[in-house]
Amino acid sequence: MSIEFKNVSYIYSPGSPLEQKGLDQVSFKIKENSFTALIGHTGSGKSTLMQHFNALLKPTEGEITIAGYTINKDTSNKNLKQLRKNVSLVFQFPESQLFENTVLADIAFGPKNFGYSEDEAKELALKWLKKVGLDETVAERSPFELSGGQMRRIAIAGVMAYEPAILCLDEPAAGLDPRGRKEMLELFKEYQESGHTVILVTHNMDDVADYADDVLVMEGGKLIKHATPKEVFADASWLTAHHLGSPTAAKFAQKLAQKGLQLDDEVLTLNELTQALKAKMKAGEA
Ligand SMILES: Nc1ncnc2c1ncn2[C@@H]1O[C@H](COP(=O)(O)OP(=O)(O)OP(=O)(O)O)[C@@H](O)[C@H]1O
Repeated sequence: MSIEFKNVSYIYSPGSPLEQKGLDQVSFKIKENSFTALIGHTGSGKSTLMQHFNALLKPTEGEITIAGYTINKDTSNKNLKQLRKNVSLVFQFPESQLFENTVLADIAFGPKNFGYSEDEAKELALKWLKKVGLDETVAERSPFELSGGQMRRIAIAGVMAYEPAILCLDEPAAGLDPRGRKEMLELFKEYQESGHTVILVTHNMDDVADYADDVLVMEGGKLIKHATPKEVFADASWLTAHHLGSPTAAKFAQKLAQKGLQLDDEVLTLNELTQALKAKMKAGEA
């Protein structure tokens, strides 16, 4: 399922003293099955954009085509259930939304809500409990007895259990330790590779380099770049001008270049950095 925005603008509280532009003439197309990173400063419009993916917000102007729906300012709130099943949004700290008495019931809630039978929902809940790296032994426990990291996994399992075609996540790994962060991102990568579209709002440029194949860069409600990670990170002066960072490996390669060791390829990930350094060493240049 591809996603297309055509000249989408969104204004908060129009006509009031609190009027504020959230999105400004945003146009792009995301291909089905992509892993798209959505980056930009605080207040650049990422959350506002994300909330348009399943019509939680509707454009003040312009039009969105997504999952067989066309959404514009006149779209009714009725009949959006199929859209919400196909396009799921996971907001920051989703564990704050847990509410059932047991872990299994919490994960099964989403599938049941979207029409799966009790047994199917339970089966899906067990499957996704394991997929997010938790043991079956926690299934009958209260989610509130578990650690913050485990609660996060349960909340995310609850969304992935009904297997939305498009999964949008706002900083899903915020506050997790490096291992938890990696496991979580690997889970989303695997989800994309099994035929889904993933959209990740992140401030972490290493995650963009490691996992995304497509990047949307927001600034002041406008889309200022839509390109591959390689293209986005290629122009260090453009990044600096827009107060955006680079991945750690790219920063390291820049430091090496300042010290006179110019790597042959533009490196973005640790793996690419290792390969480029090995090539230099083989050539006797490092
Ligand atoms: N509910 C709201 N009412 C009024 N203005 C809002 C509201 N939510 C966001 N805005 C404004 O819209 C603009 C875009 O905000 P948005 O939250 O989409 O940015 P963001 O890139 O997601 O930021 P962050 O990284 O902090 O989550 C900002 O100027 C913000 O102040």
